[in-house]
Amino acid sequence: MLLADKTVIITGASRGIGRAAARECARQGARVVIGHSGSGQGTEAALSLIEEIKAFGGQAVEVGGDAADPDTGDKLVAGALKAFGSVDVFVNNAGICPFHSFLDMPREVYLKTVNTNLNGAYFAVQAAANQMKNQGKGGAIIAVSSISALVGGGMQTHYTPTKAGLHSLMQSCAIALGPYGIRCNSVLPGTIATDINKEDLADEEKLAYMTSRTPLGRLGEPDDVAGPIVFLASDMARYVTGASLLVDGGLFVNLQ
Ligand SMILES: NC(=O)C1=CN([C@@H]2O[C@H](COP(=O)(O)OP(=O)(O)OC[C@H]3O[C@@H](n4cnc5c(N)ncnc54)[C@H](OP(=O)(O)O)[C@@H]3O)[C@@H](O)[C@H]2O)C=CC1
Ligand SMILES: C[C@H](O)[C@@H]1OC(=O)[C@H](O)[C@@H]1O
Repeated sequence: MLLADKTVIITGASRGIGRAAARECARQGARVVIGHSGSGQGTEAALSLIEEIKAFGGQAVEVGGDAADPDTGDKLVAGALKAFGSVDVFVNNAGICPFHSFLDMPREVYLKTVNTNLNGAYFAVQAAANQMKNQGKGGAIIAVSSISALVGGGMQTHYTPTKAGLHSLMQSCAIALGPYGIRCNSVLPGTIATDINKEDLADEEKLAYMTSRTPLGRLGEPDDVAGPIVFLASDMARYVTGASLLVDGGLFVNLQ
């Protein structure tokens, strides 16, 4: 098992990519902390994932908290220590993408997106990194960034900078934390069918367009991203830091 004896915190693990990653980490032997927003639905979804994980003999707990709150990272670390006694891997995955045009972007939508996707993430990564440093045996931090760190989106002008920011944060943290044996990498998913884009992809033309642009001929599924996250979390990636891994079915390179 690739993650035996590691404690993994994953934010936004109640649904979508985070949920698939949490399940796969647990299958690979990790003790998992399932982060979620703390809403009624988020808590319910997290509890159902704990049941799934326990059913195959895995270990998991849930911790609710707004990803935009700079204190949520400390709360997640405290939850991991209370339940499992260590933090070995931190996966920053929670995020939102409320599609909106640029010229009339409401300030509150912009600020909520940046605070949820990037500002809170900064402090959560800092909290996890300090714990790993104090433990003295290194660790792995993975940001779920996006293909959108590298390319734009006309309805995502508030969102793409947060993904570029996470990508950049992992590069700089790789330098800052390398001396402690803490590796920092990002995954850049393409278009993965989840709740975040359910409404956007309900438009059949858009769905067909995004599918046709993907060389592998289909949109991604959350499980497609789980494997790359497990790899980067594991000792198989022990000399990989400051890297970013596109997980997009070839979407990025498909110019013509
Ligand atoms: N789907 C895609 O095509 C792509 C997604 N990504 C990124 O992947 C990540 C996960 O997205 P995806 O799985 O698609 O989305 P989902 O909408 O399926 O899941 C989002 C997750 O984030 C949590 N979350 C949302 N807001 C908050 C908040 N304020 N505080 C704490 N948790 C929160 C949700 O928790 P709760 O259930 O409690 O609401 C949920 O677990 C995001 O960062 C997204 O930007 C990147 C590239 C492509
Ligand atoms: C939400 C979008 O469909 C999704 O998120 C991203 O980061 C990419 O832009 C995807 O298309």
